[in-house]
Amino acid sequence: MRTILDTIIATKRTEVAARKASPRAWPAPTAPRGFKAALDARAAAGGYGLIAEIKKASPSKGLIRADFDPPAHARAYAAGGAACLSVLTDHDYFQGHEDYLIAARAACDLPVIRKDFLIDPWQVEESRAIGADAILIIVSALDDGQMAEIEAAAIAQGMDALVEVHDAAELERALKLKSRLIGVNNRNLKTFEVDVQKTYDLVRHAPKDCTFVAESGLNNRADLDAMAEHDIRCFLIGESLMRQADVEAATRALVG
Ligand SMILES: O=C(O)c1ccccc1NCC(=O)[C@H](O)[C@H](O)COP(=O)(O)O
Repeated sequence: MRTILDTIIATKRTEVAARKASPRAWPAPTAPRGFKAALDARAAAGGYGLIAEIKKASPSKGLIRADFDPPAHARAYAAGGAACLSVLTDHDYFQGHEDYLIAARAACDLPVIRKDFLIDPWQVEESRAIGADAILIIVSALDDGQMAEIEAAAIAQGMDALVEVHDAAELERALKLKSRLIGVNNRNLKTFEVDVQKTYDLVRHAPKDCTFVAESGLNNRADLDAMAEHDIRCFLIGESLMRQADVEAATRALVG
């Protein structure tokens, strides 16, 4: 059965072919900001490493934020205590855009991950060109060879790679890569089902030298405190923050 992830990846292939055929010129980015280092520093200091996501809409929820303002959200996240930003750049399914990442990164000093569906190392170069400090490798969307190529391109650009898994088999494949930044997406990208138990199940299998990020379905400080009891101190949160009227106060309530 064809899943939403299959559909997104098929669309992405067409999109990437068109973009490669007529690439856009971007303003020169500043040097990469250390994405994993920013998370590790917060965790080492006994705090929480929050990757705060700038997310206008999603396939599962439709429009999330009508008064969408990437630079304002970036400033609010930084002032509230986020360690890093995540910016959705996929046009067709998330109403994202590369310009949102450029504007968000220019508005603060935080490292930024480009949240998109990478299927081709060319997209890593494009990600750096728009200023991204890190890229996402979705294990369920790629074979081992594709993952290694995309990771090598990120390393060549001086970027970090967040390697995203959803089950033990994917974690095993992720650990063949060099990156020691592993995200457990509690959302099944094929069904949209969210289960935070995924993080608890998989953290037990992760080597101690990994920075482990719990992603999706996290709503409040109690959710993060419960994870911290299992030594999980880094989080990627989008929807629950983007739905708040006062994004800065909501961020501070999570990690302040
Ligand atoms: O969010 C979705 O509906 C979605 C659907 C298909 C593929 C990916 C999707 N989301 C990407 C993400 O992983 C989340 O944006 C991120 O982890 C934040 O999740 P949340 O805090 O639940 O918004």
